[in-house]
Parts: sequence; structure tokens; C-alpha cells
Amino acid sequence: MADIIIKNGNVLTMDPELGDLKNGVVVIDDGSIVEVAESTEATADTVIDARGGVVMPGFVNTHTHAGMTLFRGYADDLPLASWLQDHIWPAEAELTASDVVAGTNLACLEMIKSGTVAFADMYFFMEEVGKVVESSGLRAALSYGMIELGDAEKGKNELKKGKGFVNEWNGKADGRISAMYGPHAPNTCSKDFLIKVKEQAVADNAKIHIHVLETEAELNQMKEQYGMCSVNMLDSIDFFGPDVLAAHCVWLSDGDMDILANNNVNISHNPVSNMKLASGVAPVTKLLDRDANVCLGTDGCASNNNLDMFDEMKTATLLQKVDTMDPTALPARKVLEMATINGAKALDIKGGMLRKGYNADVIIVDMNRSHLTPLFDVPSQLVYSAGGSDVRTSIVNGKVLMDDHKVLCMDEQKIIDDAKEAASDLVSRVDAKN
Ligand SMILES: O=c1[nH]cnc2c1ncn2[C@@H]1O[C@H](CO)[C@@H](O)[C@H]1O
Ligand SMILES: [Zn+2]
Repeated sequence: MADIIIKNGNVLTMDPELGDLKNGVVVIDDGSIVEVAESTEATADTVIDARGGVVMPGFVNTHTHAGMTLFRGYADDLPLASWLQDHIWPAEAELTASDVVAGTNLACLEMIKSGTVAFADMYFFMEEVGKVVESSGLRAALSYGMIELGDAEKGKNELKKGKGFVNEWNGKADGRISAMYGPHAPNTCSKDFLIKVKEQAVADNAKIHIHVLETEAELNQMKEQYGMCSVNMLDSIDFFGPDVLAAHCVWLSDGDMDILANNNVNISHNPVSNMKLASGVAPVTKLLDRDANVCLGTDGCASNNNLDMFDEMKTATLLQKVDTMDPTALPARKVLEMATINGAKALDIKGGMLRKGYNADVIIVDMNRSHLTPLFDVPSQLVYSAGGSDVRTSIVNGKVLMDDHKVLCMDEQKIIDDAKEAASDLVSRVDAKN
């Protein structure tokens, strides 16, 4: 007897070998998918009727700062440097572990409700984040965000903290949590520090999550400091490889794109954040032409301001179309691949597709809605018309986290109340200081 059978759904497997099944079944047992077919002989403890819905792999959000949901709407309509230095960093200086717990709970709740099954996070108080993720039921690749600012002593402490987190959390929560090293960016961490981080990551068999060339200011600063851009500097220290997840990658030259593609670097494209902070347009179509693994991320809620991967998919494709002046650029199915298959590849997760042997990380999107009618093409509908609140059911690692819009693993109202209180206390403390 299997654990779960999802039947009567329009199954978007995202598996190029299997294709899509207009009316199919997905059978789940012991955390994995055991069958994806037109019909099944199997029986299960739980049978979910997905009639009127699309059954698909859940989304992988490859760049977040989950705790920053507390800063949702706190400092909007500002340039990145001032946003970060004058508003976000002073506020983060007041953050406590319990604030990050409140913010991360809120983020996990929002992600479960909008169909995200796994995310890559970089933030502070990561032990607390790990505990929240563990109890939320989600899957995540977590990293402590190390900011060294060229201070060798600070660097030592930051690396020690990063290492402590990696050693304790890599593989935790039945393998749902992996731990990465998180050097913040090439202009907030020195070359020497980045060399040490890479060495340590290789020694610990851990991956690296870093911001790369998000802004033109970073490009200029790097050219001034090193006589070369961030990608060239990182390449000069053999930093790149398939173990690296590089967020943003907006200001790339053609040569930079070749370096990233040839080294199999995973690129997390964050179009909403890049538009909101006017950082620029990442050359996504050119990267995909080079077969680079480009995935999608929302970034933190202070620069988005939500964690909805549907918004991110739509924005990604529209931005490429207008940037290249080509309406055929980044079609719906391609952007769906970025949000599922490519994200799973970046985080080294056996997911992103509904396939036998893969993780049972499955969502059901309700298509029986006015704004999703009529239904000619499923990928188009998901990317151009649907939103996070259309997700009806969410399953991670074979466990139902949300059933028919009801979140089972978290106390929704308590999380909202706690987050409101934490945010308002935090802002009072910041105001009192400044
Ligand atoms: O878009 C961004 N660019 C650069 N830094 C960011 C962005 N969003 C959040 N952070 C910052 O990265 C650190 C994570 O450990 C935090 O300080 C967070 O505020
Ligand atoms: Zn970021």
C-alpha cells in the first residue's frame, strides 16, 4: 500500500521523457514518487482527487533571505546602495534570533501557500532558520551570509560561523536541509577571504551561494579595485564550478557569460528585485543559449515584495521579451523549467520533475477559476495568468503540507500575529537608535 495517490489531475511532469498526461496519476510512497502514469493498480492510505487541477513539481526558489519578510514594504522606492546601507543594514543590526524566527516562519508559510517546495537562503541566525525549516516541512539549502568587508579578523570569525553551520546542518531533517557557504558578494568580501571560503567549501564538500554582479556600482568598484570585473576576479582564483550558486548576474559581458557557462555555474535570476532596485536586466536568453543553468529566485521580501514564484516567472519572461524586443523570447515552458528543473539542479535536489524515484515534492494548482478559464495551454496559463493563491495542495518529501488551501504543518494565524509583533518591535528599536 502506497502513502498517497493523486488522481484525475492534468499532470505536468516537466519530465522530457514522459511528457504531460492530460488525465494521470502520481503515486507517492516513503517520500518519493513511485509511479507517474495514465492509471495505476496501486492503492494508498490517502487518495487526493485533483480534478480540475494541474499536478506538477513544486517550485524551487533559488535566492531568498527568508528572515527579510519582516522588512516587507519597510524601505521601498530607493536605490540599492542607500536601500542596503541606510535602511536595511541598520535595521538588520537590531535583528534578534527571535525576529529571524518570526520572519522565517512567515516566509515558509508564504512559500508553502504559493507552491514553493524548496529554497536557497542566505541570512543570519541560521541555526534558528534551520529549526524553522525543519518543522515547516520544506526543503532548503541554507547558508550563513558572511560579510567580511576586507577585515581579516572579522573574516576569521565569519568563516568560523559559516563552517560551524555547515558542519552541523548539512544533511539535516532527513536530508531536507543542506548547508552551503554564503560569502555575501565579491565587493563585500575580499579576494583573500573568497579564496579561503572556496578551500573550506571544497574540504567540507559544501556548495557556495554568493551575489555576483548585481549592480553597475559593483562592476565599477571591482574594476577600480582589481582592474577586472567580479566574474574575472572569481575565475582568477578558481572559484567557479557546479558547486556555485551565483545570484543576480546582471552586469555580464559576453566573456563573463562564457566563463559562467563553461564552469557550469548555477545562475539565480531575480527579475523582480532587479527591476525594483533598478539594478538592470540579466542577459538570461544569452545565458540559456550557452546552455548555462539559469534558475529563478525572488530575493528577500524587502526587494520584491513577496515570495511568489508565479510572479517571478511572469516577470522573467516579460522582461526578456521587452529587453530583446522579441516576443518569442523565454517562452512559458522554458521559464517553468527554470522555476523547477533548473532550480532543483542548482540545489542538487532530486526534484523539479515528476518522475519515478524523484522526491515527492508535488503541488496541485486549481485551474477551475475565472482568471484561468478557458485552458488552452497549461504552461502558458501557469506563467501568464496564475498566481500563488491558486495553489491548492502542497506536498514535500511525501508529506502533505497544505491540503485544499489549508496549511497543516503550521499555525497560520499565530505566524501572522508573531510576525506583525516582531516587525513593529524591531522598527521601534531601529527608530529609537537612529
Ligand atoms: O539584493 C541584494 N543585494 C545585496 N545584498 C542583499 C540583497 N538582498 C538582501 N541582501 C543582504 O544580504 C545579506 C544576506 O546575508 C543581508 O545583509 C541582506 O540584507
Ligand atoms: Zn540577495
